[in-house]
Amino acid sequence: MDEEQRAILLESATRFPTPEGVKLSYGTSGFRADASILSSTVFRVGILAALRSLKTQSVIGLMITASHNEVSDNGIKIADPSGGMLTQEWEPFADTLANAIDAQDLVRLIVEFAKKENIPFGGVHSAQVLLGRDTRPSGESLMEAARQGINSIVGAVAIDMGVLTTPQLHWMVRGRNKGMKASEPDYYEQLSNSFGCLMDLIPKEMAALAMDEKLTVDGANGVGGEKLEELKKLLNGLVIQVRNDGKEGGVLNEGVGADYVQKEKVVPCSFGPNDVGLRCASLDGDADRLVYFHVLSKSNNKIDLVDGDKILSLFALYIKEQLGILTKKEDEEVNNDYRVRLGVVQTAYANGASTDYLKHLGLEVIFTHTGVKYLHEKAAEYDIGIYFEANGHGTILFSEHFVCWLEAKKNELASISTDLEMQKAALRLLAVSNLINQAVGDALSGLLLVEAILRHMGWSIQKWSELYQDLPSRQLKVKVADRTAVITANAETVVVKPPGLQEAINAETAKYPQGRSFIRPSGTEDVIRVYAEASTQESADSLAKSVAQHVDHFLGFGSS
Ligand SMILES: CC(=O)N[C@H]1[C@@H](OP(=O)(O)O)O[C@H](CO)[C@@H](O)[C@@H]1O
Ligand SMILES: [Mg+2]
Repeated sequence: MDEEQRAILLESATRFPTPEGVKLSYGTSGFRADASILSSTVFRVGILAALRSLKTQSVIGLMITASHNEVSDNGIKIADPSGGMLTQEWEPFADTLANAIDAQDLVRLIVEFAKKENIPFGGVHSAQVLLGRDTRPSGESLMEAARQGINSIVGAVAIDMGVLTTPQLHWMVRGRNKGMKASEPDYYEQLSNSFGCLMDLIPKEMAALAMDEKLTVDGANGVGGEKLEELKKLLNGLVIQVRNDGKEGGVLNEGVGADYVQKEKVVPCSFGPNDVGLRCASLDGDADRLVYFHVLSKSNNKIDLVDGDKILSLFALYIKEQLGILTKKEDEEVNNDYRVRLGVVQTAYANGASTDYLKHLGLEVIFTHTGVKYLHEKAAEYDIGIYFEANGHGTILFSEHFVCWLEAKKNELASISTDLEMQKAALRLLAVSNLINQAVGDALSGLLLVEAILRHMGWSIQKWSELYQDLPSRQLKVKVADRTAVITANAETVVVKPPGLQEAINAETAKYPQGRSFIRPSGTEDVIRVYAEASTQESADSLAKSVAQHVDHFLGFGSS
């Protein structure tokens, strides 16, 4: 690093001192904390993003959001050149940078890291970082901190894309690196066009059914609502009403949004008894999660939740059906020697009934650690990899090889085969690969795919919900002295440390029919999460409670 670069870094870093006594870590989904203590972290992540761009010689993304957290929080995460999450190899360095004690320490760490990673300084190569933020009031000043971080690396350019959903930013990073058109209008155009394709390919008998065209969406008082207002103008055959769009004074994520709806299983604000029977969906604060629901009765606020597991099941069913048509053996004219690898990825939080359902469909179901970075990585190993967390974050990945095969197949079918059904199946799968965000889980593209598939199947939300019945479940959080004391194995389903705790969980679980319970330290909050499932809600509640008591006994503040 030359003297000029060093001087710029030292000078700018001095403007962003770290707050006293704060230690942050790049968790399941970047850094998150109360917004008031984040500017130095965001500034430093700006530097890191510029370094990542120099290293990869590609466009990198930086998103300022704290997703479903309360409005006073904020956060920051990096999108890698593929549009996916920052490579896990760089996470420890992100932690080290964020926690450097002062400007000198910071510069020393950067020099060390750049040497190890062979990162060229001095403006020989240029770096480009796309910046996006959600609607949080703290976003604007944090954006400025990120910009200053990026600009303190010579040759790095920050491009402010303004207010975006998280998946829009990831989509843009992926698109730019592939040399595609990747502006916000391009995003809306691609989604609405591929949705239009799928709608045009709906079987005639289904298209003739009188289906409810209206979808009512809870925008979590965040960015998703306003972006959906844009998108819906371009859609035919679907009428979207957005509530909780943040314009009527509602607070971001307060009593609204996908996280609230999924965890509490009650209607969000501004939904109620008059909505019985309506098909409703809920986005989270940065629109990368999606759940559906319908209001059950006029007399209370309970809902029937259609969560990420059921969205996954709907997608899996549809994809499997289309693949079945496309690769059926009867058509002699068409060469069918390619075995398409379809994989479904879940975490331990997936409802057991969903896993049973998917396995009964004959699908390969794989489990990974919690956090989309793990699910995404696994799904990318397949020709088509479908992943979802129960909370509604997920997407469908199509390998490049498979998309090429599909294109070729479509052309082959158009020229030699008279089988219209096979042609349509190829066209549908191609449309899905264009509709569903290939970079990261995206509530807006997921919502359009759900809508198209429901129409294809001729299903109401009630019919969809009846695919299988969720096992009753309960999630609890336990505050402990040190959550890192818990070490797990087998995709987080077994506690290895502290010794004895897993045996205690096993003994509790054995008391309940269809009982299942596990614990793990959260990567986004300072808690241990407890999950329990059993044949009745009372049993699930009671199992969760007794496991939480064991956690408290082994790890609580009294135990250290
Ligand atoms: C049980 C649960 O919902 N955990 C969430 C939550 O992670 P934790 O590590 O459990 O705090 O936030 C992550 C980021 O949004 C999300 O990927 C994950 O699924
Ligand atoms: Mg989110």
